[in-house]
Parts: sequence; C-alpha cells; structure tokens
Amino acid sequence: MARIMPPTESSRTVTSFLKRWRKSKQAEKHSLIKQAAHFNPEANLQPSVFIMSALRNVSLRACKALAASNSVMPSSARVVSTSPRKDQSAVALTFEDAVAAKTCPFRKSLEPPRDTGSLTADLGSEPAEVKPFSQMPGPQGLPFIGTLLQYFKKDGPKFNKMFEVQKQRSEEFGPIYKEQIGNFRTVIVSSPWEYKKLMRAEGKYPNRKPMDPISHYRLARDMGLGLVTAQGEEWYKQRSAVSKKMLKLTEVAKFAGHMADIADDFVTRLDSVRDEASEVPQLDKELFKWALESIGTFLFEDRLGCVGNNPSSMTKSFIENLEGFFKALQPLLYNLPIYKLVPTKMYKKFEGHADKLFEIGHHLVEKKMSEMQTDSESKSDFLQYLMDNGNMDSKEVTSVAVEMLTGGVETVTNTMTWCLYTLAKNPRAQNKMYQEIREAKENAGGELSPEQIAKLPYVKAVVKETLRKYPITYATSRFNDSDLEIAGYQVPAGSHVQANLFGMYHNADYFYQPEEFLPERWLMSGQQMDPVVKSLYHLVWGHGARMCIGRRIAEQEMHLALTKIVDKFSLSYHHDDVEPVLNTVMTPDRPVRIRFTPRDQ
Ligand code: HEM
Repeated sequence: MARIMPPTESSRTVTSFLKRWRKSKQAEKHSLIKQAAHFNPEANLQPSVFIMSALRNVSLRACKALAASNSVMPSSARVVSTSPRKDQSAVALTFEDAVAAKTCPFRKSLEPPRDTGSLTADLGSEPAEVKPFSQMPGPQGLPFIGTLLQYFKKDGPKFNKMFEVQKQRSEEFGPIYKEQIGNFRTVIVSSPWEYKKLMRAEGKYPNRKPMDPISHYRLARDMGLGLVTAQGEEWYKQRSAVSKKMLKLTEVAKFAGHMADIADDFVTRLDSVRDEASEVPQLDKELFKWALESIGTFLFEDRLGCVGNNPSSMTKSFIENLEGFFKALQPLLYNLPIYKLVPTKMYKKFEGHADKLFEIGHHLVEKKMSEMQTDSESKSDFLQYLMDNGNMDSKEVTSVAVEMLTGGVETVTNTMTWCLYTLAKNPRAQNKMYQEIREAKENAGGELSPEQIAKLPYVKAVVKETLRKYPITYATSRFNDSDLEIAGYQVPAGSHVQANLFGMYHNADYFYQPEEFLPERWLMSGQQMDPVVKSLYHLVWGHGARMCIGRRIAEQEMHLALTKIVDKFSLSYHHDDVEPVLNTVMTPDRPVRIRFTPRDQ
C-alpha cells in the first residue's frame, strides 16, 4: 500500500521549489529539475503522481525523463503537468493526496496508468540535446513515393483507417515520428504537451494540410476558394468577417430557438418513420436532413423543408451528392495528385458530385441573396453582414455560405450518429443523461428552453466523450512557420505536423480505460484531470485562429437534438458492433440501426 505524503509537506516542498525555479537562470534549472526528482527520497512513495503547476513544458519534459530514469523514483511514478495557476496551494499533490482531498465519484480516473512509458521515458531530453530531423524515427519507404505502396498491399495499412495506422505507428515509434506517403511528408505527434509547442508557435496565417482536390476543383470552376482552402491574406480577410457571426456564443444563441423547433420536428419525424422493430431505416439520411435544415436556418433564417415527409428532390440530391463528395475525396487526398495533370476516374467521380453539390448550394444562396434585395421581409443576418462588411465581394460571400452548407452537414451528421450509437450501447450513461434532463425539467416546471438545455453538463460531456472515442476529424495539423523543437527533435520550418488525435484519445496514459464510454471524465475538475489532457477535447475542432468556425453552431445543434431525442426515446442497439472508417470524416462502416423506444410507451 502506498504511503501518503502529508499534503502540507508536499505543498511546502513544491512551493519553495517553485520560488527557486522562477528566480533561477536557465543553466541552473537543470540541477533544480534533478532536485525535483528527489522531492520525496523515500522509495516507498509508490505509486505517486506529482502535479506540478507553473513549470513550463520544457522543464517538465526533462523532469519526467529524470523521474523515469531516477533510481529513487519508481518507474511507474507519473509527473503531470498543469498550466500555471494563481492558486499555488494546489501545486503539488501526490496521487493519494488528490484522491483524499476529493470526494470524486470517478476516483478511478485518478489512478496512475499501469505503464507510463510513453509519457516519461520517451519524452526526450532538454533542447540542448535536440536531435536532427534526419534521426526522427518512422516507417521506411522508397525514394519519391515513401510508404505509398504499403497502403496497396492486402495486409498493409489502409487509408480509410489512417487513424489506426497512426495509433499503431506511434506505439512503435514513440511520441513523434515521420512518414512520407507519396510526395507528402508528415510529422506525427502523439503527446499533447509536445503538440502544444506547435500550437504556441502559430503565426497570423495558420496553414494546415490543403484539401488539394477541392482547391483544384474550385479554381477550375472559377469559384472563390472559401475558408477551408484559402490561404494567407485571402483567408484572413474572410475569416475575420465570418468569425464575428459564427464564433460568438451570443450570435449563435440567437438561432437556438429555431434550431430547437427543428429538433422537435426531427423527434416527431423519427417517431413517425420507425419500423416494426422501432428502428429508423436510413437513420443517416434522416440525420443529414436535420443537419441541413439546422445550418439552413442559420444561413437563410428560413426553413428548407428537409425535416418533413416531403423533402424536395433538391434536398435529396444535395444529401446524396454530399455523401458521395466526401467518399470520393478521401482517396484523392492520399494518392499522388495525378488528377492535376489528367482528370483520373477517381477525380471525375469527385467532380461529378461536386458539380451537383455546388450547383444546389449556389442556387440556394443566390436565391436568398436576390430575395433579400427585392423582398423587405426576407432577411439573413449572416449573409447581410457579410455583404455589408465591404471586405468580401458577392462571389466570396456565396463561396463561404456554400461552404457552410457542405462543411456543416457531413461533420454534424456523423458526430450525431456516433452519439446516438454510443448512447444506445451504454445504457448507464444514457440513463444518467436522461436523469439530468428529467431533473432539469422538474426544476423548470415543464419543457426546457434552449438556454436551459445549453446548461446541461452531462449532455455536453456525452458529446465530448463521443468525439473522444470517434474524433470525426482525426487529423488536426499545421505547417510550422519556424524551426521548432518537438519531443526532442528538430522540426524544420515548413514541415507538415499533425496531432495524432485518435492515438492520444485512445491512450491509457491520458484517459483511464480509453475504450470505455465514460462522459464523467469530462466533468472532473482541473485538479482531478490534468488540464492539458482535459483541453485535448478542443483539438477535435482544431486550434488557434483557424479552428473550426462552425463549432458553436455544431455544439448547439447537437445539444438541443440529443436532449430532445433522449427525453423522448430510450435508445438501444441490437446488432454487430459498428466500426469507424474514414470517408474524409470518420463515419460508421455500415448503416447504424438504433432502436428508438418511446419512453411513454
Ligand atoms: C462535429 C462537428 C464538426 C467538427 C468536429 C469540425 C471540425 C473541424 C476541424 C478540425 C477543422 C480544422 C480546424 C483547424 O485547422 O484548426 C474545421 C474547420 C472548418 N469547419 Fe468544422 N467541424 C464541425 C462542424 C462544422 C460546422 C457545423 C461548420 C459550418 C457551419 C463547419 C465549418 C468549418 C469551416 C468553414 C472550417 C474551415 C475554417 C478555416 O480554415 O478558417 N464545421 N472543422
């Protein structure tokens, strides 16, 4: 049984350490780190967790490495970083202190991992010992095409399982590795602390892996590039205008009422299309229509009529082509870009879907814009704002609006599918969510308003936990503007650096029982869960100035619809497990058949 270090003692030790640390020069820090590793020279302090706030990443990394190599500290000891805090009383806790101090219903999540190898031993050394880029590990490939051929072998890695490939490779090569697939090389980082270095170094015009087939298509059709593919000044101009309307909670909340109405209609629709097994045939199509209607209400302040019994043929065509578009895009993103020279079969398929999709998107946006000019009743705050902004011409406004229709439907639809699937598979979590909704309704004395729904913590945690298990956009990345040290290696400016989001989300070092669906983990405080690990949730939306522009809208839509669905139905699942595959975003590998049993039955 581990010995408990008195909290006062540990706090005193660390407080005095931190004082010395702040005053010390860089050269002295190394010896201080050594002392840090000897905080408690009694070998029987095992297992223990040092939570050291106010230490910067570099020193922390070295401290972890020292802790791992030090004979006094047990190899299972874990050093957990926290961001600097004002409250220094919380700076140092052993694992036992933390548990004793908290009556956390989820205590197990505080248990130190069984094997902390990748967090400690693999964390590299101080910047003085930075290794050159050439020594960075990674799978060996051929000149010019790298590992591309491996992906065509029967038992080789698969593009549509890239998230698993990265997870496995990081287990083999450690917290950083590089891989060249075709003519494109990526550095993959699997430690949140190390990826933070890249985030901190982000410049004014962040740049991620380009969606080349989309830019190629848009340029060929003389369309504006849109936010997703534009770069530099062009991107910045559009982004600054759009952010004001889309990232402000107050702006997005203005549409919560309309979105709640759509969610109500959606619940009615689900109820009416249930088959004899109480399952909803083509649930994905139903969710697509709900997501399109929801984003439509933000763009057009009008109903598109998708969530009813008679959606227009245009809506159906939009949805079919949207699915086809993302499916066809996936292989184009990884293969050699031959389509830039000759339109390949694969590209033509993509182009066909894109033509139909953009034609409908343009039609909807242009129709609205012309209505707004002729009919004083017809309004759209969002489109009007962009047109009045003066920074964007009408081609750019249309382009950005169409992008919201395309980008905002596939992503939300698939996240909702995963949410419903995980809830159906986890009655405990579903029941907890239902209890939360019921209690809130009792307190409210009736139906919940959108504002009340926005405050339900467990509902939010369910979405977070779903995105952790199924990070639909598994590949957050940036080109770094300047040379950087990451995980002990020199990463030259201009490299494409990607966060191994799926690998981190499924790493037992960071998330207790990562394969379990435990929304509670997101309700823990900063003392109970390492804030850096906690902040990993945000990465599924990207980061910094270029993070997902639709995040607020997506979260709002999902919280509203999920609450209403779980309030109305008990969800269950009675088939083989669904597996994730990439169709640009992470989708289920087969139609998801969920049983929706009305709770009042
Ligand atoms: C669950 C839903 C969604 C997820 C997980 C998601 C995730 C992401 C991610 C990871 C990025 C890249 C960010 C970066 O590079 O830092 C992104 C960008 C983007 N997303 Fe989303 N997204 C979602 C929903 C939406 C919605 C609803 C919309 C539109 C209403 C939208 C529009 C966009 C746009 C336009 C960009 C490009 C932003 C830019 O480059 O400035 N997304 N999204």
